[in-house]
Amino acid sequence: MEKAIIVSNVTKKYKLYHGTKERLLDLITPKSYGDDFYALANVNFEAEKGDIIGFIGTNGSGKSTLSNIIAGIVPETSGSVQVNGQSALIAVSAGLKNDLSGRDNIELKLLMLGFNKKQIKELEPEIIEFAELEKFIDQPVKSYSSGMKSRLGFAISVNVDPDILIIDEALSVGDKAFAEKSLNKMKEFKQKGKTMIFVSHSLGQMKEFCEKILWLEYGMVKDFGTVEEVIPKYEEFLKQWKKMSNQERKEYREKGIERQKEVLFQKN
Ligand SMILES: Nc1ncnc2c1ncn2[C@@H]1O[C@H](COP(=O)(O)OP(=O)(O)OP(=O)(O)O)[C@@H](O)[C@H]1O
Repeated sequence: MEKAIIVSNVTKKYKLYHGTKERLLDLITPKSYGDDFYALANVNFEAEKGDIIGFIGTNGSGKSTLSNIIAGIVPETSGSVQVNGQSALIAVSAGLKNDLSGRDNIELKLLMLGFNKKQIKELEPEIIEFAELEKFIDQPVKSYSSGMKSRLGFAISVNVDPDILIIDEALSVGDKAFAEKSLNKMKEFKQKGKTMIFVSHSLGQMKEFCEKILWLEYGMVKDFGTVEEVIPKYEEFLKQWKKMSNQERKEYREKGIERQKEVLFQKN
């Protein structure tokens, strides 16, 4: 099988500062200020060409960070990501420039993807039509609702016909009719054998659409397998999590962070 994505030992570290002073001191002095925070810790995972993989996990588990790294929007701190093909990320407002109009954003994104002027002029009407932005297309994106931004992002990304499509919560905003139209477009991509990554909190959408699931927890891979294998385990976990008291949740979190430290320590 041909590999579409190979993520090897990927770690993403953010610095958390207590205020601007600490941030500045960290920049201008040799001493290190602020706390290290690991959004991803030594993540390994591979997607075959044509795989449709859902990323699941509770809030802050690292789903968006990983999808942004695969899409090339955010750099990894260490490890490597190999992507065979052109990827496009659809997230609410991902990569959109707020001060530019919808039309200028389309042109900019296409230019950055290497399309020429003629190709851009050809694609533009299709994108505008798909986005259903009509008279708003020449207004600055900062005046758009989150649904409008998401529609624009989705319309650009699906119309550039990427080899790898990464969809981050794009279907959770906007109206039902648009979500349905988008899902149909994704099914079309599925039939064409494209590789897709789907980030969503909706397990219903995951079950309907994905074949494999990557479950992230505290920035680590908790499980990776077929939908049938992983979703029931995750549903069971959510049931337990809901039953936990605040103290139990705190202990669970502390154990998770402890595990994360072990994983990072093993690596280094
Ligand atoms: N730029 C940043 N600076 C500092 N911390 C960040 C940054 N971006 C993300 N994080 C942190 O990294 C962790 C993982 O975030 P991420 O958005 O990847 O999670 P997620 O699983 O997509 O969450 P959600 O389901 O809530 O969207 C979170 O704790 C988040 O606060």
